Amino acid sequence: MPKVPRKNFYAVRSGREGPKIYASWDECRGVTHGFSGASFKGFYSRREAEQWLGPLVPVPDIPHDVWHPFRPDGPGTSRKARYRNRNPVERSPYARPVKLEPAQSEIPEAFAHSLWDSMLPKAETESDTLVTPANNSTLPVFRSSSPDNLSGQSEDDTPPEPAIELSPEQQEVLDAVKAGRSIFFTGSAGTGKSVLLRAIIKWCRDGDRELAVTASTGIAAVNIGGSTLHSWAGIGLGKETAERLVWKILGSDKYDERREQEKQGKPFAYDDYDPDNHDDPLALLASRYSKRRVVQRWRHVSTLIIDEISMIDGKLFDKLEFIARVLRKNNQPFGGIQLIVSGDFCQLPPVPDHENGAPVPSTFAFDARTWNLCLGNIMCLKKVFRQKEQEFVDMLNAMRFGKLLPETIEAFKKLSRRVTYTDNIEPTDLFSTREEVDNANQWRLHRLKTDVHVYAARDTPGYDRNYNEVKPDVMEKLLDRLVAQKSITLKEGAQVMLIKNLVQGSLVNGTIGKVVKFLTTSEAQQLGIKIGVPDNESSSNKPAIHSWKIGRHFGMHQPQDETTRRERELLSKPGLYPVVWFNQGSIHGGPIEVLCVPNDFEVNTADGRVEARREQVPLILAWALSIHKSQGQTLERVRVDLGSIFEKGQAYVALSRATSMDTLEVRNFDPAKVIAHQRVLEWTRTHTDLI
Ligand SMILES: Nc1ncnc2c1ncn2[C@@H]1O[C@H](COP(=O)(O)OP(=O)(O)OP(=O)(O)O)[C@@H](O)[C@H]1O
Repeated sequence: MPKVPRKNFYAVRSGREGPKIYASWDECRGVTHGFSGASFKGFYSRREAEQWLGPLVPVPDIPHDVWHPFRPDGPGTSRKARYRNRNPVERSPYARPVKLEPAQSEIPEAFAHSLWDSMLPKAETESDTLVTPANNSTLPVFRSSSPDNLSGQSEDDTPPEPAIELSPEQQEVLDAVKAGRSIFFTGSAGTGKSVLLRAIIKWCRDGDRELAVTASTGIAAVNIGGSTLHSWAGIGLGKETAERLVWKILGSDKYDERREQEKQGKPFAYDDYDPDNHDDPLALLASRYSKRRVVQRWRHVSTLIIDEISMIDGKLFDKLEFIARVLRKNNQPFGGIQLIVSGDFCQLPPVPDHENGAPVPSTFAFDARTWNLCLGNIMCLKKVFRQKEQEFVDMLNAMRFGKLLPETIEAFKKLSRRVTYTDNIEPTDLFSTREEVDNANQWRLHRLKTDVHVYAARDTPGYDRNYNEVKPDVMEKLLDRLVAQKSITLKEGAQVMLIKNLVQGSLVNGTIGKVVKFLTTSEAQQLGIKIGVPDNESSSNKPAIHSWKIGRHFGMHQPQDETTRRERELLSKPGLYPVVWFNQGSIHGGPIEVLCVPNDFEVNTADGRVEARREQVPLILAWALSIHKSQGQTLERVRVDLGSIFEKGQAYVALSRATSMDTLEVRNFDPAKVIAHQRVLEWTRTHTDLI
């Protein structure tokens, strides 16, 4: 008899917990059985379930100004009620027992002892107490039921990306991820690491993984729609010892108390801590002081993404590895979490720490004691997409490893000539300090004698991972990570850079253009000028807002009505917006004029929830840009003055933004500024396949 496929997803339109998708019939039954008016249906894939559920989720019809678009409820709702309305899976671990997989709950006694031992100072030298998994089959296996449609219309949180087919080597990495392997993938600048990472994130989210998306810095995190690693891990600055960090997460008062008992000769048993057992007075004590949500997310996550690993210190990597094992009660490397780590160690290094005012040399993540244990699989992307000329690719590669031959130095020096363009768009100057960037841009803006138009952002707080509304000062700090500015002054003739993919992927983030006039949306429509929409679903020339992720993460969807309401709202905005003329970078070729209306920019938690949102025109002044902000960008026309470079890897990051030697100007080329980090060179020598 043919086998009938099992339905894995149950969408509930009306049940005790509101509209929601469940992964088992038992859960679905639990919220619908005996519930008057219950409505539910089983599906073979999550996508089908979402489609069935999506349009019917009610959203209050409250004017935009008084309703936070990404808030799960309206204003005036009590915090308690908001908390109650949320997805119960995301409530405190104490609301519902946290189930550990058998392999995680059964921690051998020897491990409990070795764990406590390892928390004593001498443990610094006891790296071999770790247990390596016998094979990768013990790692979790994905439960995705979705097709691997990477080029289709995206419903996820990542910015709309023009359809890109993964290369065979990128696909190989994705396959390794699908097989549940922990991997570190690297490659020189422009080999498509970010493109691949977005494909991985999409794949994981289409499935049902507990995914955390993080990066070493705020800007890098924003680029992939995640949070910083520090913030996800709940470790603050992470300066304390690993043990201290664990106890901070679990409740420092308990830690102090336990230390006191230790001094009095009372034996310590790790398993004393059981946050699920409220009959245990110690558990109650711990739960009162512990960061419950931090514990919960460490225990629930199955896949952790860390981007721009080059800026993570090796000591921090070890601390996180330790925290993972302890909090998950799982002695596999990194507590059995599947790690997906990406970056290029030849780019920016970790920011050095300071002790008593003096810098403490930082270490690289590959120097971590547990690095090899956690990331045995290193994969390298070799095909460079950003630059097409092999000669340029070779020059950049030589620079990457600080191996400049006299002829390469000569070739770079030849790039000091001035490049002129007939379309009046100048190259972007890359500087190493923010001050240089601001001065250069303001000076150029000042020289324009046209009318001034100031655009102030509309900032809205979201919710932190504890479901508290983000406070204004915290919101400010979070939004500071965005490339979109709080206020931007524009004039006719200003050179600008697009900071969002617009108009169905025909204009990409990083495209440089010039402001040619200012119009209202209706004037632009009458003149047939395209309106810059980030949406991937609008086929007409109308602004629309891409799906609001908070809705999705609270089990709600952006209803059609809401999208049209936002469209209407934008179209009826009385203000004047900049019309920008773009020549380069238009994928469909040819110049294009676009009315740049405000777009949404978001700062997310690692699980994709919106913490803060900024509505701003998707432009920044682009006569000059900082090297730090240019990381990850592809720029058509670049001018770099290497005279102001101070950090190893900075020159490489700056020059590798360019797509072609023809459009790259290099001032003050000095081979002494092009040094690769000695430690990185030593490490790559032991990984010759990475060169
Ligand atoms: N498979 C692919 N096919 C075509 N183009 C691609 C592919 N992968 C990446 N690209 C293009 O190559 C360019 C560089 O990609 P990406 O920014 O992902 O590289 P990266 O390795 O992250 O670079 P960096 O280290 O400098 O941040 C982008 O313009 C991207 O669209």
